[in-house]
Amino acid sequence: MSGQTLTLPSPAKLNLMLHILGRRDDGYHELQTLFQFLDYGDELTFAVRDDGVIKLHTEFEGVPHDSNLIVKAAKKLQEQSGCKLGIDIWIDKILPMGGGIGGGSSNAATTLLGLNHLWQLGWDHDRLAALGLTLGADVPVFVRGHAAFAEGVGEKLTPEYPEEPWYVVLVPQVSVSTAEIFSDPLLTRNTPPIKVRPVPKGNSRNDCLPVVARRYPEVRNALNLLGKFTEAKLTGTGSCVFGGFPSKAEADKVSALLTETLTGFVAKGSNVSMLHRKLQNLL
Ligand SMILES: C[C@](O)(CO)[C@H](O)COP(=O)(O)OP(=O)(O)OC[C@H]1O[C@@H](n2ccc(N)nc2=O)[C@H](O)[C@@H]1O
Ligand SMILES: Nc1ncnc2c1ncn2[C@@H]1O[C@H](COP(=O)(O)OP(=O)(O)OP(=O)(O)O)[C@@H](O)[C@H]1O
Repeated sequence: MSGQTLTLPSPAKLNLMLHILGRRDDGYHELQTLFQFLDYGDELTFAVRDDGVIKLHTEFEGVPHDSNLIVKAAKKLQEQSGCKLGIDIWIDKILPMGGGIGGGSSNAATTLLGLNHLWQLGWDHDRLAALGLTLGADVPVFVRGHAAFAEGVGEKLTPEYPEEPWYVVLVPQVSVSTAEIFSDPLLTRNTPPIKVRPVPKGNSRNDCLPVVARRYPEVRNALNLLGKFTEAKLTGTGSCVFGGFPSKAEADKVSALLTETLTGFVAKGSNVSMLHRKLQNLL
């Protein structure tokens, strides 16, 4: 088995809406959010080693090896499964960090699913998602791989089927700290829960937006510029801003205009993660 390799995608996510219902005793916030994937993301390559060593070969600026969510995910899975094998990992990183598009959580989920396959552990998605939740609130949705309405801190997932438009995603050159936004005294924390599914139209608000826009002029600017063409929204706690278009041609046209001064990309929304589409083809 040593030397066996596998390359897998690690897609981004968007929060199509995000409501904050309240704060729990442990400081975490109760949310309702709608997750959808993008056909756009990083790519991880894994090669099995027989000596038990876990090694990420790609360096991340500002993230020490053992703090990387890829390494943390691999170590937890190895510990909890008792697997004696190790892994070499490389990543082609294109997702911005701290952008609210879930890059770190997605990388962790791709690692869990990739190693489950290569190490032949036979864990089901429930077990992998439970382990994933200990790494971050957004990991379970990436493990399950279907667009979903999420409740709790993001772990209670119900599959959803939103439209799959083409998105223009703008990437303001600032990294937003999720903890900082959730601790802002001005954050709205009392939105009443939505009780019907699918999420009724008119509920596309992100409760984090006013606080993020107030603190980060770069995000405000991106919202204003994209807002000239379509409803411009914030994903997660930002910094990324997105808007949907019915065709790739329209998204490309707007992106070409805006990316003269801002960084951004165009990607298709997808209710089935490209990671799961690839894994399906392997089986
Ligand atoms: C905002 C979202 O991106 C929506 O998808 C996620 O809920 C954030 O998930 P994440 O980046 O994985 O966040 P974590 O690493 O779990 O949490 C970072 C910090 O944000 C705060 N936090 C996060 C999630 C949550 N539901 N309530 C919180 O109060 C906590 O202070 C926490 O210490
Ligand atoms: N593999 C990884 N990829 C990206 N960030 C990582 C990784 N491992 C650890 N991190 C740390 O996690 C932080 C958040 O990264 P991430 O890209 O997931 O942010 P995000 O897109 O804002 O996430 P979310 O949408 O879940 O809030 C980074 O600033 C970095 O310090």
